[in-house]
Amino acid sequence: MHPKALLDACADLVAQVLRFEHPADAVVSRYFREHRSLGPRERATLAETAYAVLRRKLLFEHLAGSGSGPRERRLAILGFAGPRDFLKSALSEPEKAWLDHCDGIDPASLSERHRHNLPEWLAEPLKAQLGDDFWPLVEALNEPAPLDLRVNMLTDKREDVRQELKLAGIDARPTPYSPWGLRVQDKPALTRVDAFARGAIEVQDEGSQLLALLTDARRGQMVVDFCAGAGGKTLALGAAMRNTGRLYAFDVSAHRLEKLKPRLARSKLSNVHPAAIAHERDDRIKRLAGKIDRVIVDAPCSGLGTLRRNPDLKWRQSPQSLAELTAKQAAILESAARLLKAGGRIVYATCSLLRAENEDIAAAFTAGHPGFRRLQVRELLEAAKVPDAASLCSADGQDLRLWPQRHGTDGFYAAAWEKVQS
Ligand SMILES: C[S@@+](CC[C@H](N)C(=O)[O-])C[C@H]1O[C@@H](n2cnc3c(N)ncnc32)[C@H](O)[C@@H]1O
Repeated sequence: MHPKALLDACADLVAQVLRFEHPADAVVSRYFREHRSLGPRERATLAETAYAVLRRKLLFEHLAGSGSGPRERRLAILGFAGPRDFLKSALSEPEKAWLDHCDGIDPASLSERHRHNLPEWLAEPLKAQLGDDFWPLVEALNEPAPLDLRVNMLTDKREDVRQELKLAGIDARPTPYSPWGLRVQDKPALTRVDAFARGAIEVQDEGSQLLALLTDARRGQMVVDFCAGAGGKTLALGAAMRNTGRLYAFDVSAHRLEKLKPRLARSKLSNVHPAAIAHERDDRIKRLAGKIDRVIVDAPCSGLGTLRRNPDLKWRQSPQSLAELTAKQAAILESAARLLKAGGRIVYATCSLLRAENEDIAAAFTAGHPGFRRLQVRELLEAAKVPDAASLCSADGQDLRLWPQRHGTDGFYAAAWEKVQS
């Protein structure tokens, strides 16, 4: 494609994602469907340019205050994810001069908001929470996320799969913490790999794998994945149960549960029972009250721990949407806890970075439920033989706290309780 045409296409896509009517990945996929002739390299440039603009939106909007031409074009020039000389061959002389001027700006001279590119309602609590670690987080959120795989331990061994992938030309290393994980360099087309087709691997962030490990679902148990979605954790739990017992995969979204079906078929699991529920107080939940050994609540959340992959989330959330989410999270945890039998374990987890969705929800649950004993996540991870467990937890060892800048995973939180009385 001619550089000018590619830059025009980038500006077009940038305009579409910045409307924030739909998640950025859906907008990009739709754009590719509507422009089938685009090659793989052009697609990569388009997607990465749109994501670069979403990541550095505040800075780029500030810089785009100067220059000329349509605003989206200026933003696409600033975020263009391709060689500089290729880009410059698409620019007019004034645009080249403007880009050189922007390139020459000393980052240290920029205001804080133009350096962190976060909305204030998000930057403020993160600064308060992280102190000196705030800026490393900002850097980490601008890095691409690695591609992690979970090996299906029901059917395969991690090292065998690693060797198999190597023969297929894919370099994978064991993940540092999850005993089930492999981290892959680059972004290979996995669907063409036999290990994927036969269900030996699934794409799953290492942090997500640790949440399933923490749940410690065992052979023959009754287990509920309360917010199963497309079943990432369900599949990990089912394999940990060695395809025995009964694993309910609930979600209010039948559409998301539908996406679990092909994954389930590949996984060889037959102990999983997906069911759409109307809401967290559905009759199905009431019928199972007091009968369940393990519950995981992978709660609907702001998703801000996944900003490396979904940078649009910081612009699509607001203090108001956050308040709605925290009320929902508390209600779901409350209902899910009723499922447990005495001695059972419940894990509450999110992929949010914010205390409001994490520690605050867990503290309120503990305070309101004397029949539940808070478990030390560090001890649970150690029991699951996760290396360096203390480094994955809050200072007191109580909660799981995964951060992109510290652990290379998405941001995750988890707390766990045991039911001590019926
Ligand atoms: C973080 S996602 C789950 C991701 C999934 N566990 C996985 O590993 O792929 C949260 C899910 O909660 C579901 N959800 C929202 N409200 C719910 C409710 N009241 N009861 C159960 N699930 C709910 C959403 O539909 C969404 O699929």
